[in-house]
Amino acid sequence: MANDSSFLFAGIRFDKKFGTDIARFQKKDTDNSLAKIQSVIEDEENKETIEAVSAKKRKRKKTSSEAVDGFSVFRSSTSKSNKEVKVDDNEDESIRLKKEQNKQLERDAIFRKNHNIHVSGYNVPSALQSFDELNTRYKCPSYLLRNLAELGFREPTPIQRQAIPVLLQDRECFACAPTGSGKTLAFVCPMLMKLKAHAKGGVRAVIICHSRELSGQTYRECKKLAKGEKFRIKLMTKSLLRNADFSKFSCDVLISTPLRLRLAIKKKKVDLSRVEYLVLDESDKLFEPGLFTQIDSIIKACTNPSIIRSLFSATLPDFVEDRARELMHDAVRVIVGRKNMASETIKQKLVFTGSEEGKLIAIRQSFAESLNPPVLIFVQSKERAKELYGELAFDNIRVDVIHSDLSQDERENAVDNFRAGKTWVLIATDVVARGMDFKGINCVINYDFPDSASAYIHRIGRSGRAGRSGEAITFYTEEDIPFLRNVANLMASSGCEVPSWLTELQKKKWKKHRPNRDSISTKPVVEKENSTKPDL
Ligand SMILES: Nc1ncnc2c1ncn2[C@@H]1O[C@H](COP(=O)(O)OP(=O)(O)OP(=O)(O)O)[C@@H](O)[C@H]1O
Repeated sequence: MANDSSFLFAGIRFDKKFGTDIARFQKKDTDNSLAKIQSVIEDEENKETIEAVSAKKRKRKKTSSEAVDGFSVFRSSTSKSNKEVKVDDNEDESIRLKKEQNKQLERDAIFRKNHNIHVSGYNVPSALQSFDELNTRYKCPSYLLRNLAELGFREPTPIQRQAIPVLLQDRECFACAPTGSGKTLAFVCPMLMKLKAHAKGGVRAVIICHSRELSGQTYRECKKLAKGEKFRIKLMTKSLLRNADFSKFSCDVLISTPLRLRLAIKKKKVDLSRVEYLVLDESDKLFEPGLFTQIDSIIKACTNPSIIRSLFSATLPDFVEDRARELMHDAVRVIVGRKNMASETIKQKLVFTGSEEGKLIAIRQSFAESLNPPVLIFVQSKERAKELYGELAFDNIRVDVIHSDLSQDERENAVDNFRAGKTWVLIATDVVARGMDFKGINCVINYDFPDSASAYIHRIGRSGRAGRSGEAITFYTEEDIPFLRNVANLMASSGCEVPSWLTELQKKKWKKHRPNRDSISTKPVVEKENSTKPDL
């Protein structure tokens, strides 16, 4: 197999200008120029606080200089009573404190700017300079620091730098950061720190993930981070749901899909009234109409008035922000980079294949010329996943398929074999488009054009994770052309070069674009019904 994964051939190829690989997690130099400080401060909502402090400071400065000019008040302490000295000392101290506070705000703003972190909310805690600060600022237990080191996490990622202190200071939080930028640790680490140690008494923390695969992955990540401390971390499996006695159920962290937890609330009367932390991962997916009723009943069941809720995703549409504002109290909004942006470490290409048949020819040709696994291929429905699998399974490449028609075991095996490198090419529906952390995917192929901007961002975000580089190729046919401009815009905003004709195309509202495509199969085609909502 060739090492080069830039294997897609005919069509248009738009490479991103890389320079050095985007070191998303790396610290940049600090520029202390006054102009930069000013512009940074203006970026922040802390501006109001800063202005208020500065105004007071100016007022005080004026007063003090007048006093000094007129009476040398601060210099001639001997001529004053003790009380006067005390008042002066207090005022001095308060000015010094304000000055220090102001300087800290400036330092915070510069640091955030250097890490592309944008915050809104009052008194937002300073971002973490390093994982050591977890200990110096928040007395992080040694097991957790040890686990971070063992996992090879040397520096916090931008979302971790900001979201961790926010949650540790008991503030609710809604956060948007690029795919693969370490959001899981950003909510698991403060949760474990706040829970401190195992304690009896119901469910203490809940993490909701939209799919079983993601729940399983998050469960394993939690276990890794909690290693060495006797937390009870549970995954809501089918068997737990069926067999557990929820009247006596107690665990520190419960990880579940919305449906299973809702069933546990309704049928098994699981008690969530003592939940102290609730995380909604992939929150925009959870707030979509299909899942919202379930999420709503979970939120309502978590009745603890001092609960800390947080929402995380790589895409944060306005309707989710609105929901978050309705739901949360005194929340901090954290955005890394820009909202709804594809990861900058992914080289993105568009390839015109003419027809459905053209896609199959193109993919076969490219695999014959060079295949650099692991490669993940997305199609728009489980029927098409089966069809493509039926075609590629006999092409002498190690290919597998994952979709919702498979049993839980089959789905797990498909994921495990792909992770272990036994499968080179995994054909998938959007069931694994979000959240799944397949390390080192070299290339994502959108065999079928994604149906929305968020689908595009999450699908291609399976590569280019944790600062690594990756590649994404999107096939398009005539039917997809009305939505090309949307992809072009996403590509441009994440740093890829896009020819001007693409950005001049008309923009069309891009949602639920799943046209009735010709069968992938080279075998005789049976006419299919027009369907806009295929099963995944
Ligand atoms: N501080 C860190 N340093 C290095 N690697 C890290 C760090 N934090 C997390 N990672 C690794 O980065 C990868 C991506 O993390 P994670 O799955 O949490 O991303 P994410 O932001 O949730 O992505 P998505 O939006 O796709 O769900 C994982 O393999 C994780 O182990």
